[in-house]
Amino acid sequence: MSLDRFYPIFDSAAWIERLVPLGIKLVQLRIKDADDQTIRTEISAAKEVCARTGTTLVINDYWQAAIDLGCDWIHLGQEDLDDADTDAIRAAGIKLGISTHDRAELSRAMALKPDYVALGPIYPTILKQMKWHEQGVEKLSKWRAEIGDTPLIAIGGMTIQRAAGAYDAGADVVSAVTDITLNADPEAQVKAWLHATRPPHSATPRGDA
Ligand SMILES: Cc1ncc(COP(=O)(O)OP(=O)(O)O)c(N)n1
Ligand SMILES: Cc1nc(C(=O)O)sc1CCOP(=O)(O)O
Ligand SMILES: [Mg+2]
Repeated sequence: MSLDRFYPIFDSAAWIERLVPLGIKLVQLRIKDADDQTIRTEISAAKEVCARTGTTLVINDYWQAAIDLGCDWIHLGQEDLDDADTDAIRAAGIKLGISTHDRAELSRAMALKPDYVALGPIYPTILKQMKWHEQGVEKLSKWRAEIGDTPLIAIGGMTIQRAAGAYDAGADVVSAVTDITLNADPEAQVKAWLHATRPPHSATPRGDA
């Protein structure tokens, strides 16, 4: 399995409808504070867009709705794991990504054989209050050395300029929220991310048929 190197996170199906068709191939729906019916409506709408565009959709937190609605991927943090039925997630054939911030969390995550591990916040984030301030890219290299082939996601304060350093340190994928959603031109910013994170197409030399 290979994940796209660019992994934006949005808080509504409307954002997904707006930006995923630009070429995003891996996306997370991360909704906070909504009722169950709203969550399910949003997941269904996001799923429809992603089916159309061939994009891998990851559902944050709402594992039961994700199972019920036939989703392929779930992301859970450490607190989410306290309440989640990971056996039911696995029995439904759903892939699981897990957040980690320190070694104890990494051990707990790896025991669940995750389909990816996220480490953050690599840089300070303005999205949410966290007890961790800034982990630094060096910690990505430590995680890389410990998790074998498990895909590693860098998250927290990531920008296009910072992405190369995260990949160089061992991240497979870079995730971003506010660098896109708070940008004055989110469409242009997504295109810039796609350009920066996709391997260049093999160019046909001019004059060749
Ligand atoms: C790719 C990715 N990494 C980390 C998180 C954070 O998950 P969690 O710690 O459960 O916090 P919330 O996002 O639920 O506030 C994530 N969502 N995605
Ligand atoms: C949702 C989330 N989880 C993090 C973690 O470290 O687990 S950091 C983060 C916020 C990422 O947003 P931005 O790209 O705007 O900094
Ligand atoms: Mg969570």
